[in-house]
Amino acid sequence: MKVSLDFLNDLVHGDSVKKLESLNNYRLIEFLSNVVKLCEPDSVYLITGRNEEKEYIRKKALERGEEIKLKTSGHTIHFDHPLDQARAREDTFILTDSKIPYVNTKPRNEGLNEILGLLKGSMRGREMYVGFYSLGPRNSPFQILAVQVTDSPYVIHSENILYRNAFGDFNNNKQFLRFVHSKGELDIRKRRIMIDLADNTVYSINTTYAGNSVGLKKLALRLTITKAAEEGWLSEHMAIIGFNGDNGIHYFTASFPSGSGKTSTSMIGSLISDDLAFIREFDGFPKAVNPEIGVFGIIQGINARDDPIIWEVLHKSGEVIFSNVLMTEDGDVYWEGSELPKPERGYNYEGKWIRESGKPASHPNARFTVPLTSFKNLDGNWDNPNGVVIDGIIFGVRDYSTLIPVVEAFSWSHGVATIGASMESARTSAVIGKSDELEFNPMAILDFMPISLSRYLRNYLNFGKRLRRSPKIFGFNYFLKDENNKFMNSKEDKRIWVSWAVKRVEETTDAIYTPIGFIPLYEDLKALYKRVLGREYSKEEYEKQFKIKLKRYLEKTDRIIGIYLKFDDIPSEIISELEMQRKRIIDYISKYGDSVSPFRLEKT
Ligand SMILES: Nc1nc2c(ncn2[C@@H]2O[C@H](COP(=O)(O)OP(=O)(O)OP(=O)(O)O)[C@@H](O)[C@H]2O)c(=O)[nH]1
Ligand SMILES: O=C([O-])CC(=O)C(=O)O
Ligand SMILES: [Mn+2]
Repeated sequence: MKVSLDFLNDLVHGDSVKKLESLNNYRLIEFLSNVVKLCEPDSVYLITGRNEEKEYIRKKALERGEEIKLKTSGHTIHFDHPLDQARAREDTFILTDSKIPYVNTKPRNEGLNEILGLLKGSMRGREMYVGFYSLGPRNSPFQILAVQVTDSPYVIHSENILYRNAFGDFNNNKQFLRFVHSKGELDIRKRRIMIDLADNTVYSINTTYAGNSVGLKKLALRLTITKAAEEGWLSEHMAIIGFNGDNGIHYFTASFPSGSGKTSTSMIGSLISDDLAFIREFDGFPKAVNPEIGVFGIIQGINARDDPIIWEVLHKSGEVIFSNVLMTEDGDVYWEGSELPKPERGYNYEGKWIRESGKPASHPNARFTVPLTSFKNLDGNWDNPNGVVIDGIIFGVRDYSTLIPVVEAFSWSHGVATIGASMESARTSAVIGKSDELEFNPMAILDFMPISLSRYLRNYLNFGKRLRRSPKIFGFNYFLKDENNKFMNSKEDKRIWVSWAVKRVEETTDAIYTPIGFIPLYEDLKALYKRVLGREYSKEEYEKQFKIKLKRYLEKTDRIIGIYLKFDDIPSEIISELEMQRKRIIDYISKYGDSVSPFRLEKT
């Protein structure tokens, strides 16, 4: 099929149209032709992978005022609209004609009409940027191609940092995911993000916050979850991290809800990914790659003592886009929780800021965008086209009251059902709305779920069955508080839970059997605290942290069973694992009461 490129000749400068033509991809030309017709840009700029193109985008971001240069070389700052500081759950819709519990949907035709209406002519008087990327390493069985169209140089600049440029890979009519974004008029009431699964296309308008606008991040996740469920692999909201054990390095994936531990956990190991993972089975082994090559991380609370690696990245020269922090008069930045003296005045996403106002200097969801290669803990396999073998999977939550710091599942299906699919976590500033409410968030991925949880979980269970040895599943909780509302653990303690999980993977230590899974022995943690953190760990600390609140666990299990019974086709294994857990907890309650000290329970 031959599609004419004439529509581009008047809009594009240089030889890019020729390059596009040489790809021989009529799908691509058709898509671009449709978008140009719809959005009516004044000119089109294609990013085919040359350095001068990346430079051009950086320059445009400054010229258009979407970024401001800071004093450190390579650093810029971007501000999002005051009402556009996080993911807009309520304005985001999966276009489908069937209603799916817990998923925000809209009938397809209605949604398309609305979004195409909003996008019509949205780029008049503006330049349209087109980026061609690869999710996952190039020359890899994991690779998924994606095209981003946007009129925001900040958005395409972010994507140039976060994703692998792959223009040349789009040859011969290859398929690709499509993302169409326009800033529109930044009329927040008309902010819409519409996910059209049928056409592998996501549209987004009247927003610039990266979680709503950078297509390849959380918008692509909706498309890849669908694709993964169809094809029998896993597309997850997970970090990928290497941890050293006595027998070498072990790779784990780690799923925590937004703002609850992925990036911070990736900094205590060898970094491959801090947010997303594609996991596929090869010869019975689960292997993972990072779809991204950069980090869009939370900045609040980053300080030199707790986060030395990120601190270094944010202070050396090199490409960094800060968003929604405070810009100071001398072209520097300041954020809350940095442990540096607060400036007198500055400029932030709301305009002029003065310390006297008592208002926070930066937004709690302020972020930094940087390439992975800036991190000194980057793992040697970060771009390995074959991925790394996964030995463990962590599902962590922000639970202030109930869940113990670490537990190991009895099996794949036990872990999938009672840990991953049972996650409940306090909401954070990464989502617009009220923070700190406990919400159901299976696999930390509910916000991105495009399909029924039944289908998603069936795929998970089946995936495990194809493995020779399934990864061990662990449940983490960094956020347990005591009766005085104080955290029971320091940020450093995550090193201990990780070290214990590595020992379990290496099968060099015993554990205690409980109705909710295996938990650490006091002696093992005591030794790890000594070795890893050089401090004593008292029996009292252990008993407080690992006391199992049986009654609360029972209530939680009942809540989760109640949720899954609402789905008509939920895999029976999910319900039976939860029912068995419920029975075990009830037995223990009749024996021990509402809670039980780990010292009363037995070694396996
Ligand atoms: N109390 C406590 N807070 C922690 C701990 N680890 C991380 N945090 C806090 O958790 C928040 C951010 O966690 P991140 O690791 O950046 O979250 P993330 O999962 O990468 O989030 P997204 O980028 O939104 O997907 C910050 O406010 C940290 O200070 C911990 O062990 N204890
Ligand atoms: O998507 C975003 O806005 C940032 C992020 O990683 C998350 O919220 O999970
Ligand atoms: Mn995330």
